[in-house]
Amino acid sequence: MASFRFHQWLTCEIETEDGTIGIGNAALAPTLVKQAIDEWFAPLVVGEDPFDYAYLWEKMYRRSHAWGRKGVGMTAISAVDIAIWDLMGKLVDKPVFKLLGGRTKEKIPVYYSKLYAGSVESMQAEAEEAMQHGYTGFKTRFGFGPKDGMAGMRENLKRVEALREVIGYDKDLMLECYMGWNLDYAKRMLPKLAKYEPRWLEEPVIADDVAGYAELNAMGIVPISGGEHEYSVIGCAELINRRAVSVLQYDTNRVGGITAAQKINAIAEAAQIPVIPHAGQMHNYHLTMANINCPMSEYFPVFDVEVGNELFYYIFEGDPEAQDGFLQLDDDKPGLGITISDKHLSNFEITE
Ligand SMILES: O=C(O)C(=O)C[C@@H](O)CO
Ligand SMILES: [Mg+2]
Repeated sequence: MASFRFHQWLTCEIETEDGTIGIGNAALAPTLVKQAIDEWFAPLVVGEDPFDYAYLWEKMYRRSHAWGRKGVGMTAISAVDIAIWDLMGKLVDKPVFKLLGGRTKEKIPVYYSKLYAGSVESMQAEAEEAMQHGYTGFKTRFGFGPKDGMAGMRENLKRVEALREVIGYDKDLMLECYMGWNLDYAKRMLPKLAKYEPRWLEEPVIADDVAGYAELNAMGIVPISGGEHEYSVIGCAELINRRAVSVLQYDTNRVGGITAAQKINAIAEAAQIPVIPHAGQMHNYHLTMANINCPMSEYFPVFDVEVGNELFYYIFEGDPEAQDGFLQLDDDKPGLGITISDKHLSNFEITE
């Protein structure tokens, strides 16, 4: 996998005759997704009733099925569907989570998600700093994989051990591979990682290797998580039914929007597989709030733009900041509760 960067974002607006505007978004391949929406999906939904959202989802899904079931097509459907749900919330003056299942948590527990691979000292310092903010879960990224051989394995293990030295063993430590390993390497690493009691090992293999996921998860050494690069209800149902993951992590702005995510939540709950959506962003927080089977949220701390996960904070206003390891949603903010910010517009090259 090349280096990980998200430095573009798509926003999608749907306006009703009375001037109410619903806002959707997508982070994957924004320029391609924009073209798909402008040329293919917008004409399918303009003039329709947003409250017919299940029909509209199926219409977009079936009219693009030949090319859009995964990747750019489903990401475009996700952005449009999120805008529809934001719109519906605004039209009935309710937050989206109140349309899904309501408040299942007094506040949402979050895990700190950054700790990109760097020097042992820098990662320990970052973890120390994060600890001061009350987080009880921490996700780190591996920096070494199959091409780095045994020496790379040692470097990976050294950093996991160093983080455990800082956070101890009473807090969750999640390990992120971002599809950078393969089945052979992951099978060799799992027994070496076990003693550090990871909460999960994330995306150890490429998204298409569902058999590999299932084999690693069946080893029962470390819970395997994934799903942020899976698309549609049926795509996620396969991960669930094949027990390919112990934690499902779809991203609502990829998997098919809120309409698809809520159906997936029901299937995951029936299988008793927890759902912890990828990305600390509003479209995911509402699903976590509304579902008992979503125990916590990922949280990208607010930082200067580096990798791009944090870009959301510079595009939108309204995303809650974590306090002492929790975040809160507002019962009185209709829709998703975010607006497009004009604070940083000059830093962006806008394509309408
Ligand atoms: O946050 C995650 O789970 C991601 O996969 C995105 C990126 O941070 C790479 O780790
Ligand atoms: Mg991930």
